[in-house]
Amino acid sequence: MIQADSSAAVAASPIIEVSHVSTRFGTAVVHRDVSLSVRPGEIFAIAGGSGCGKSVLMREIIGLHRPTSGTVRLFGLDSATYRAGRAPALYQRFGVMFQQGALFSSLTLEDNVAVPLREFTSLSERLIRDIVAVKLAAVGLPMDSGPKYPAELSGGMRKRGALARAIAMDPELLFLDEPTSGLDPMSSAGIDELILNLKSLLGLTVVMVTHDLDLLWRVADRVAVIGDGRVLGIGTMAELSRSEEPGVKQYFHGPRGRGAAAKHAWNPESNT
Ligand SMILES: Nc1ncnc2c1ncn2[C@@H]1O[C@H](COP(=O)(O)OP(=O)(O)OP(=O)(O)O)[C@@H](O)[C@H]1O
Repeated sequence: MIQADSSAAVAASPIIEVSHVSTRFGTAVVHRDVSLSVRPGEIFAIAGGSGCGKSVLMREIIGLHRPTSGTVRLFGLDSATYRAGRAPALYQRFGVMFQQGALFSSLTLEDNVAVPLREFTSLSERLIRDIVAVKLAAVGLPMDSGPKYPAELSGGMRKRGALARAIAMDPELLFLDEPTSGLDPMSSAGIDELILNLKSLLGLTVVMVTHDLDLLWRVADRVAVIGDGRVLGIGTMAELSRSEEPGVKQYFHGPRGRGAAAKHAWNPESNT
């Protein structure tokens, strides 16, 4: 198994540290002793089969759910602190794009993007409008999409709108829950490119939850594969695709895994 957290590769101080986290819902065990860390500036993905606990782990990092045991630190702060609302400034340092219900259906796209600016700042309405326009442009949405309601936009445009809202406050860290789910391959490829552009333009650290293997190959710097409640492996896609860990092998060498690897020029017989 590839153990990035114990390797010398962890150079910069981590932005996120998950240490020995276990999570239970009643008698159902979701995580057993999960540890991982995310370094500033990387695109880190949490991958694994459906129901393995990817979204719950993201919710624990954000402070929306309390692990049964273990600790989570974000920007060096213990999650118990910000879960209790004792670190309000922390909420302005990260943005979140949730998988579902990302935009308020009763608000126009521009009002959706303006929500955090109106809630957390005392900027003038004129400045807020200007910032919203910049954020819509940054995610590749045309100006005339601003006055539209979510129902009038395509799935890909709604995802981009949700991303514009997540970066409205200029966060250092962006959480993306299944950023390409429900999108056709063309729109998904556009989102991949957008994530890479946002990372390089804004210097963001990105943590994403996904089981989209194409997305993982295209954008992830490192990936943690979760299965059976544990971290089965952490590493680059190329490293993981050579892993001998049975759960990781199953994930990467199934029909979808092989198809994605072939597209991204990974040769399973080669050792490189
Ligand atoms: N609030 C909750 N109460 C009880 N069980 C929960 C709760 N939230 C999540 N679970 C359970 O925890 C497990 C992990 O859920 P999670 O949403 O993290 O999976 P996932 O890996 O993100 O799956 P998917 O890829 O299908 O979205 C599931 O069995 C789910 O039913």
